Amino acid sequence: MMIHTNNYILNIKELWDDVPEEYLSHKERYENAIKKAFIVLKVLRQLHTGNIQITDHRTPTNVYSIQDGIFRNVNPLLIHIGLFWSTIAAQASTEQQAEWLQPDSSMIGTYVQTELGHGSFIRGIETTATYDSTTDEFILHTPRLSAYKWWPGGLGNTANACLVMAQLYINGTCHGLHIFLAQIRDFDTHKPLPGIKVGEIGPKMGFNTADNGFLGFDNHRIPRTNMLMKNVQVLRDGTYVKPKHDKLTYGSMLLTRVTLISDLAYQLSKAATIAVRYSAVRRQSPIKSNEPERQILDFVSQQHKLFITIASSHVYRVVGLWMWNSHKRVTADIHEGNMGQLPELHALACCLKAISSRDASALVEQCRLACGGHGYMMASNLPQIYAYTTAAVTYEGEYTVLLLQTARYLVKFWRLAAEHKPLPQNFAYFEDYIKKNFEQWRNSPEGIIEGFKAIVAGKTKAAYDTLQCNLRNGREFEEAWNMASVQLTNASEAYARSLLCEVFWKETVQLSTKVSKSLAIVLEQLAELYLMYWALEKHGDLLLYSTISRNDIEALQSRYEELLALIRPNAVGLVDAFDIRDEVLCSTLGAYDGRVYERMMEEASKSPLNEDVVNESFHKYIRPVTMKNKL
Ligand SMILES: CCCCCCCCCC/C=C\CCC/C=C/C(=O)SCCNC(=O)CCNC(=O)[C@H](O)C(C)(C)COP(=O)(O)OP(=O)(O)OC[C@H]1O[C@@H](n2cnc3c(N)ncnc32)[C@H](O)[C@@H]1OP(=O)(O)O
Ligand SMILES: Cc1cc2nc3c(=O)[nH]c(=O)nc-3n(C[C@H](O)[C@H](O)[C@H](O)COP(=O)(O)OP(=O)(O)OC[C@H]3O[C@@H](n4cnc5c(N)ncnc54)[C@H](O)[C@@H]3O)c2cc1C
Repeated sequence: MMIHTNNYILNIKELWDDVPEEYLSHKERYENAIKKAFIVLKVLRQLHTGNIQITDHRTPTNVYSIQDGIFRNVNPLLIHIGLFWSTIAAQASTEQQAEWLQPDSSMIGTYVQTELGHGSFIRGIETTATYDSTTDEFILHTPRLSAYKWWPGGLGNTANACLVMAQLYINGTCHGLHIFLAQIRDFDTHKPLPGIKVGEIGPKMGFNTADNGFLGFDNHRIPRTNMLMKNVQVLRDGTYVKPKHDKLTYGSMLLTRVTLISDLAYQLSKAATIAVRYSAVRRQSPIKSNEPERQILDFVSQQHKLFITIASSHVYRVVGLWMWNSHKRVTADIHEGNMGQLPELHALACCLKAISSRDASALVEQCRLACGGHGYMMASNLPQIYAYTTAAVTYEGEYTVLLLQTARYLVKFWRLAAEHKPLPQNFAYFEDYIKKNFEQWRNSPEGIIEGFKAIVAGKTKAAYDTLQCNLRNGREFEEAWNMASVQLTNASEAYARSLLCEVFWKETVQLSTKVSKSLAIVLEQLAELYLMYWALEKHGDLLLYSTISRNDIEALQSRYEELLALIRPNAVGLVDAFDIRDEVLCSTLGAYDGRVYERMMEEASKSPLNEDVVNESFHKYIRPVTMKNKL
């Protein structure tokens, strides 16, 4: 059968709710979501096997983005599709993949790493996998309460299998963290297998359809061949064959951090679409007292809140793709046995994941606030987008912890620079900074990029000097590092911002040569706006570390305000160009037709509190108090 994926999925009635999901109980929400998740999975399987074929492009992306509308929250199979399959594909041997990656597999899986006691510091994970050479099995065990797995999406009720991160023990020697495939529920009855204690962790700020779960093992046995063995092996006699790089086991986190950047770009484009369209419909107060009320989008302060969101969505789209391509390149190298580029990719993924999630959640919240009171309605969909986005600051590597990973990388290069050793080209500016080869400030995108590099150098130097000072004062390295950690994270954040500015500007300039002149102008305005916005936000740092002057900052401010005015006529067009369907946006404020007030009233009429003219609570609780003395 030939289908157009959008139309096909939009026409599956069971996927679309009559009652908004906010009115459902925790349990009903999950049951509703799981019903839809399996309809979507069936479509994905049919696409995979070729039973249905598509007439439109970008199918997985289409299905992925339509999901936002279908679930309004999260697909409970997100981790099954996004992490379970991809980890097997990346880390299982060819034979294991042939056995486990069947499109009609009975396995519904999840990725089980975090424990009650340990999330960030994964070396502290306490679940053990002990090899028993007499039976050729691993024994999975949860030694104490803090070792219970806690958080994995889909673990609570949906999954019947999982990839478990556990400490591998062979003959009493611990070989560190490894990944094991474990069945946890019977495929037919779905009852937990003997030795498995599994359940759901309860309501959260968002992600409430994802049945995040807990899991404990009581000496649960799995075959030896269930350890993921592409990069590392345990042989029948218990011989341990080391991986080529001991962090290959962490590969799924690296990949998810990379894909998240693009996902966050998409969340930003949804928030921007809602807030900009609403701001074009909403009128509030005249600008001059004798004029009619103006669209709130005409207030320059409103443009300041919203246009940076549009620009940031483009930034993360561009940088997400750039990182995706880097990941592909580095993975191909690793395949050939060359691990040389892995540390750089890890350092970039850490700081970009941290900053993209932090920016995205701050900007989504800014969009919500920019919609005034109506942005606080669930029907605006902005609270849900915020709850979804802010979770990304924590999961898949907590913000500060990831920035500190990138700081390790920066400090290594600063040390080389300080010792006058050769540096790679992309860190040559460290040497310039040490030699005080400062460029004369230029009020241009290129000048701002240079200025941001000076901030990275200056902040890395400050952190490094503090670290050295702590060491000289007799602190051990880890303690000295901890004492310098505020400055280290600042350096890392600055590094991420300089990368974002440089990659976005360069890619935009390149893209501009391939599109129409009028489009190129708008794209460059957006890119310039992004750079100016952050130069102004960070003008204190620029004053500290670059050659910028007060006059330059005033000139930047004027240019920034000019850009807001230039972008204003295209603002609605720019968000329309994100091309997000109403069914996906799920927002009374952001629909394409601009019927904001009508839609708000239609949505309010769905409230169960409006079902009866007089709610029975009146008779039960209100009347006995208010009418008591009047009878
Ligand atoms: C159609 C489908 C489309 C799908 C689209 C998908 C969109 C995505 C949407 C997803 C939405 C929701 C998903 C939610 C799912 C959430 C899942 C999770 O949260 S899973 C759990 C994640 N947990 C973490 O991220 C834990 C964070 N902690 C760590 O990563 C580590 O502990 C770390 C890095 C902080 C430190 O590790 P460790 O202590 O073991 O390291 P050491 O100190 O010993 O050594 C550090 C050394 O190793 C290098 N290193 C660390 N990690 C890596 C890596 N991954 N790769 C390469 N190198 C690594 C590090 O640089 C150090 O090197 P050195 O030279 O010594 O400096
Ligand atoms: C919605 C959601 C979905 C999730 N899904 C999954 C999943 O599918 N599978 C899974 O395995 N896990 C999952 N997780 C767990 C997630 O990966 C962890 O919560 C995350 O890695 C952070 O770890 P933590 O909770 O232990 O925080 P902690 O590490 O305890 O952090 C608490 C605070 O301590 C600080 N801190 C910790 N260590 C350091 C340090 N070394 N230096 C400085 N500061 C530090 C942090 O900055 C933070 O401020 C999910 C979490 C959420 C919220």
